[in-house]
Amino acid sequence: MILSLILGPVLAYMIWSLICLEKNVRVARRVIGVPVIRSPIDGNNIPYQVFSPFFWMLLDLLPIKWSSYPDFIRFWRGGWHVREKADPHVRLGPVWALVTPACIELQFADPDAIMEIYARRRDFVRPIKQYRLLEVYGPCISTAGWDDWPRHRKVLAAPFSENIMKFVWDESLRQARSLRRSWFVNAAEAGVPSVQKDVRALSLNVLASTGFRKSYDFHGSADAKPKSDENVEVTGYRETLQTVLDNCIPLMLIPYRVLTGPFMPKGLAKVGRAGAKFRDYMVQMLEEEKAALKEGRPGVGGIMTAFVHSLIVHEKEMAQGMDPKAISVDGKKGLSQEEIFSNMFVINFAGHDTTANTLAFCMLQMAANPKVQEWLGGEINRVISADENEEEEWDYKTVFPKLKRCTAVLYETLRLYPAVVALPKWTEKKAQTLKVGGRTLTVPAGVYTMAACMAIQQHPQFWGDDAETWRPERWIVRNEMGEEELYVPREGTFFPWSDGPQNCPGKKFAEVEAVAFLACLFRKHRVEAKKTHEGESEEAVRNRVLACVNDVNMDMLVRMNDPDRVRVVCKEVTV
Ligand code: HEM
Repeated sequence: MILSLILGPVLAYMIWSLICLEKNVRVARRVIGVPVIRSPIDGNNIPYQVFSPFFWMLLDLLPIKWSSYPDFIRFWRGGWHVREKADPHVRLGPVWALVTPACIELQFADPDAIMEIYARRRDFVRPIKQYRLLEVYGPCISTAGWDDWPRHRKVLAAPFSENIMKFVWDESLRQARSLRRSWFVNAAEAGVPSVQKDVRALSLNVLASTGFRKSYDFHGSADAKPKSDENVEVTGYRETLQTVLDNCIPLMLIPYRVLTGPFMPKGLAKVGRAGAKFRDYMVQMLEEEKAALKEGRPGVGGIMTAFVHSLIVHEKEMAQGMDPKAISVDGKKGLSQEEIFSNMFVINFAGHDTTANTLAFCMLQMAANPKVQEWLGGEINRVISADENEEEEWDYKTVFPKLKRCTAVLYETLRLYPAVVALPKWTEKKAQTLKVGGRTLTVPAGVYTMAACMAIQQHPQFWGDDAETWRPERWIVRNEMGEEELYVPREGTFFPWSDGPQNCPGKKFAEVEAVAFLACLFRKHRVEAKKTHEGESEEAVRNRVLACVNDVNMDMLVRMNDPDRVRVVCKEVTV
């Protein structure tokens, strides 16, 4: 009796899911007219998200090659983009549909269609319900509807102008110099315990300093530090932010106020307290900045100043009796305190691990490719003269634009390992037509249109037969005067920072930071992977590093499963 009470609804749910799945398949085939891959369960289904890791763990134990599973298993598993890369498009063409019982997702690897989706921003809109998790502290830029989004974007993008790039450059060099010292001196024998942790520390310090004028010295995984105790409460701004970002998934799923409530396991309660503490810090920073501006003092600058200006506008709007829920189409321009806090979280979330993971991928690829290090070192030493030994002397305006090979290394890394595998938009309430190749597709309302970033960036049609190989030299071409220039790929074939108006405002920030980091590290130093045993051949070491850097998953962002299984050693060279 109890069994049938449980099994009955489960069976009914399964039959209902199958009916919905087949209904969606019919729409994809007959209305849109594209090839279909079925996935029996929608990836956003919560019970699926809880139980699926165990299921996949069991499946991984079987001695069966992943590529030999049928499509409906392969594409059912989250993170399939990083495993399949361009293959589904090579097999099925520039557009195909991943169909689940809950939705139809059109996957595009057609440059013109992708650019059209980005350009027609009112027809193909950001599916904000998928971004609601980011509302840890309230409404933010990522969850603002199209009409209201410019109000957030105006405030957020302004401080990322060219004016702060010198600051990003100088701070990145300062941090990179300490990282280099840590790797070269303290990790000389045993190797760097965690490249990933170190580049995360560097990226967080640059962000905290540039964005929020909170300056910290670099502390690497090889540097001596006080014994940490899991039970010790985090208190400083940096540690609090680090705890918040390290635990952003529980914080996104469970409000921090609930996490700090009674009966919570110790670990989660600590995360909740960090969430609350980070809000206190934001209140304090905002109050201090407000006071400074009111007293006619200059304020700290950076994004805090922009936020305070927007808060002052908001307070005036409220004093005029404006509806706090009104959106910018009704004339509202300021940001409320909650919106500011939420956007501060988003900037930290969007700007930290994206950059840090990219640098980690970069480092391991460099360790596997000593010739690229020489090639890079050649450029750095040509651009920076032999007597400019102090990084403080490296002028952003004259040096940064000349470091084309450093930029090439960054672009090539983002080509193979973009932080976000596919950028979602959807038709929401209205059907749209869209040209793909020689055809015009009718895309019904409520259908997702994914710009398949990872697929098109590794598609042999656009990147050649070695599309899956990390080869930064592909980004360098020569102009008529024989000078090196950056290759400009066809529009819609390279967009790790997304494209169109809702692209990443931190693009230049990330470029300046990465180039400064590479220039500082590879001017007089080289990295190599530490051998696991005396007789390990160079080829075996290289294969081990490549296996590590290509063992990737999609856990909010693209990242390596276990980057610390390779230890890197940093050596000085004579140039
Ligand atoms: C290599 C580094 C980075 C990569 C690959 C990257 C990538 C992206 C992508 C793909 C988006 C669009 C997301 C979407 O539409 O779903 C985005 C948005 C965003 N990024 Fe970045 N990002 C990087 C660094 C940064 C940095 C350093 C900052 C700030 C300091 C930043 C701030 C933002 C913000 C605020 C948004 C939301 C923009 C909006 O909704 O209008 N990003 N980023």
